[in-house]
Amino acid sequence: MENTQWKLKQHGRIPRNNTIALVVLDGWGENKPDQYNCIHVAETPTMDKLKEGAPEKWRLIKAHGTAVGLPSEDDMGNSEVGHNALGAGRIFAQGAKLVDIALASGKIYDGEGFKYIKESFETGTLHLIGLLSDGGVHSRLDQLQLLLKGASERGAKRIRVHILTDGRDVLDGSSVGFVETLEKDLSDLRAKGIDAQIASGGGRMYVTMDRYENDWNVVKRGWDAQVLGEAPHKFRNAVEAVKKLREDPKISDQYIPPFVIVDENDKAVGPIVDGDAVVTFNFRADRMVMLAKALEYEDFDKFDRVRFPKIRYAGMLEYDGELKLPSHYLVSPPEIDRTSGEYLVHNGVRTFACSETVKFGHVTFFWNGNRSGYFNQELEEYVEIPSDVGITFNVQPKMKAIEIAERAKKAILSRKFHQIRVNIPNSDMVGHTGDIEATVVACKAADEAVKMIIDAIEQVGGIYVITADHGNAEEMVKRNKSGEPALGKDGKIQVLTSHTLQPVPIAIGGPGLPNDVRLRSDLPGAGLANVAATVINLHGYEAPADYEPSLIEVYDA
Ligand SMILES: O=C(O)[C@H](O)COP(=O)(O)O
Ligand SMILES: [Mn+2]
Ligand SMILES: [Mn+2]
Repeated sequence: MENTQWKLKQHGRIPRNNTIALVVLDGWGENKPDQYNCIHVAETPTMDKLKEGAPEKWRLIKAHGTAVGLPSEDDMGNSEVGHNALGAGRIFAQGAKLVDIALASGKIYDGEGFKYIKESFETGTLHLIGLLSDGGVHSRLDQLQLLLKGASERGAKRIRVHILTDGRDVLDGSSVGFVETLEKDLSDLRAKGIDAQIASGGGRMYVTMDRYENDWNVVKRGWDAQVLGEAPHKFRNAVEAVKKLREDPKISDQYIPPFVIVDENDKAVGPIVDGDAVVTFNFRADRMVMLAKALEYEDFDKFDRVRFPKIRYAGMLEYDGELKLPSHYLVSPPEIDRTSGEYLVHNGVRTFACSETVKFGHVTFFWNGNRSGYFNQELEEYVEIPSDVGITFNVQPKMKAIEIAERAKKAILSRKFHQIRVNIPNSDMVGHTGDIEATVVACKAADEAVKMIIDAIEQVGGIYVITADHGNAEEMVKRNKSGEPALGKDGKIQVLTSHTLQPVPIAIGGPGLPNDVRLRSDLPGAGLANVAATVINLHGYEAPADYEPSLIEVYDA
């Protein structure tokens, strides 16, 4: 930005050059203590001790709904909006909301992206690929429904939907209902003379929606079904497919194997071919970037695409502002500018960021406003620890927490960096599996990682800031209105695999924290966006004037 005053004013009362560890516990919310709160059940002495510092050194902040730019207070937080807010220090209307607005006003159809794909409607098929649920984290069913209606009213004559079943942002087993709803909509379209069908499907974690290049096989499985029309399972309709494949007790919605829908001659009904249009209807970037690359890049060596159809492709949003990927999109993404990371490099603050693959982009890409790469490689180092591949994380609930903490410790002790920023993934990634016992182990491992980092900070006389991006492991059961566990049709509790609406803790401390610094007692509505100004202050600078207010104050002792 041309006129940005990058130089930050020095904070009058807090010195510069502190070593600050900034830890984001992924999916770690605050909730009442009971057996479904895995954080409570787990041994977490480090986090428990931090809480004892309340309210001067520990408080809760909002991590869901409008506090992080989501459409409503019913929207649970997620990593994208959470890390965006943490890094950018302001609240931006997020993808979910921007798409709602564009659909409601009809502006989505006047944009460059829609005009571009529309050119294929006369002779080609419109393919819609994305996550089929109302989770509101990556996509929303009602947005898909509006898009189907809007496209068909504007000339799409042949439509194929390639579904990815959820069970991660919504209850496991809910996929059947979503597919039934979509089938009904498509049959209504058929009654109007539009040739509309589901063409392929698969569970989001096994088909297509990998992230940060952890496992290209996931994308390949999707490619084979969506583009080539090939899959190990063939069905005549998608409701039957999902029901049948779920009969295997090992298969959950997230992991449904790839299937294609075939006609009476056993031929796939909707491979993607030259001249077609494709829209990936997820608004969230991380789990669409890999498919976007496969659909768009001429040069591509991640797997053998066999065929690379000449298509008109648009994303629901632009997924990566730096890579300009995809080149065409239906809705412009939030313009998250002037993030704290960018300010800090302009002021000579040296940063180290680290997580394992599945969360690496959270503390880099999302943190920096959905921007890949460094601001200034001289001053920043980003380290990715390879995640385990091909397993569900309840099998290895400790994940790479200790390795991440080791790297952070090394970075802290090296005294080369002012900010050491990490994401500890366990409570989130294992919480999503719905395995309560494994999630308890995960929370314990995360707590141990925090301890290692705090110990290192003690050694160098630094400061720590421990927080989280949204809830998950603190609530592992769906509840009825009176707060009791809700029972499913089978009389069993319904395990909650998704995030929650709960607030998250923030704790500050360490020998470098000046004695006269404490958390303010006002700002009851504060959320994740207030963390950036807090951290900038702890680095010894005033935060930019338009950042959400800092959570700390210096008082006269
Ligand atoms: O993508 C996922 O894994 C979930 O939909 C959301 O989890 P995250 O927001 O913590 O990444
Ligand atoms: Mn998260
Ligand atoms: Mn999550």
